[in-house]
Amino acid sequence: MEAPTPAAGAVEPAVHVRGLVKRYGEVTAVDGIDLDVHKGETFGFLGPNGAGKSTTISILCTLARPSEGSARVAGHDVVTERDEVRRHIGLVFQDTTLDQYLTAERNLRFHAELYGVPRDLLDDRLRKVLEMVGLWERRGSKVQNFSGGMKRRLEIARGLLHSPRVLFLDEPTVGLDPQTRLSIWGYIDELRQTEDITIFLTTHYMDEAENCDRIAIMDAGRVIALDTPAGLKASLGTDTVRLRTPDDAVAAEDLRDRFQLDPTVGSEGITVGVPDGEGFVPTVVTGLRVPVTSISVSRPTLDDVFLSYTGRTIRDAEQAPGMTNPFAQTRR
Ligand SMILES: Nc1ncnc2c1ncn2[C@@H]1O[C@H](COP(=O)(O)OP(=O)(O)OP(=O)(O)O)[C@@H](O)[C@H]1O
Repeated sequence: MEAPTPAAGAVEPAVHVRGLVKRYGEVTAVDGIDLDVHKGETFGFLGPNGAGKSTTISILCTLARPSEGSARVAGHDVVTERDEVRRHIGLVFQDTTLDQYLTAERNLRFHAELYGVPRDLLDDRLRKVLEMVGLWERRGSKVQNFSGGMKRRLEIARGLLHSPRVLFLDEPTVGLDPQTRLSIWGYIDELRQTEDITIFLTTHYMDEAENCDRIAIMDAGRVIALDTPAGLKASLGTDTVRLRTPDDAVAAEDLRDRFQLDPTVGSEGITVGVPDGEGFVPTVVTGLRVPVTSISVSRPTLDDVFLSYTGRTIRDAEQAPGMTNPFAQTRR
């Protein structure tokens, strides 16, 4: 089915998705997604491994066909106008697709040919993208001699070479050390300022999601929350108290029965949302049948948002996909 075109006069979003479903045999990787990404936005898809982020990106990039529903990218339908979509997007995937035996520059020139970048523009553009990622001086080196971070930077440069309107980054910093992750984000920030581009990225790092204008939190093929990072955190309206005890089951029971709260028990102890965290601490340490061995109060994080919507931390969700926690708050 072709995606309905937005109403005449409306500004077409950079990405427009309705009722998107992708099944692989018995597995429903994407289970009915609706979303619009505005032009110029940095939009993040956050979720544990197996949530369906890569599958969604593959569909948006025309590398996989939807089982149901529709999507338009840069104004074109991903099924019926594949070539148009491909011309207007840049891709940086988890697995490198650079040719290790070619130099950085040859890799980029090869890509430029595939995309038909006009010859008279190519030299300037090549220099611009290589300078942006700090690899201009290394353009003559073979990719096999590059570090993981340099390869990822080169892939970002390659993804930008043909001036795409939407750049898709699938886990752009996965497997990189913290310093390199930071520098990749430096380049992404610069991109937002210097190129007229929409960035759509996936991550399972909470701190990276914080850098996005808006994020969709994904779990088990569905978008469970979508807003600005600040909006998502504010929607919880509570502080988060984390505590450890020798018997979390007893402590959780007391929190429910004595304090009328809704705790979650996970691998990292008990987490509970309360309106006034600091005021709650002295009451709870004397109010349980078991001693409290450690306690901390924090403003909500995106992990708390995920926990609140699913009843699991992202880390627990990665360890046990598909498991649900009976203490999950039902929040829609
Ligand atoms: N080609 C495929 N064939 C069969 N099942 C698949 C295929 N691709 C993905 N899946 C399944 O679909 C689900 C979603 O996977 P997907 O890779 O989209 O998740 P993800 O959120 O991107 O996770 P990750 O962060 O690990 O990449 C998983 O259960 C996965 O095993």
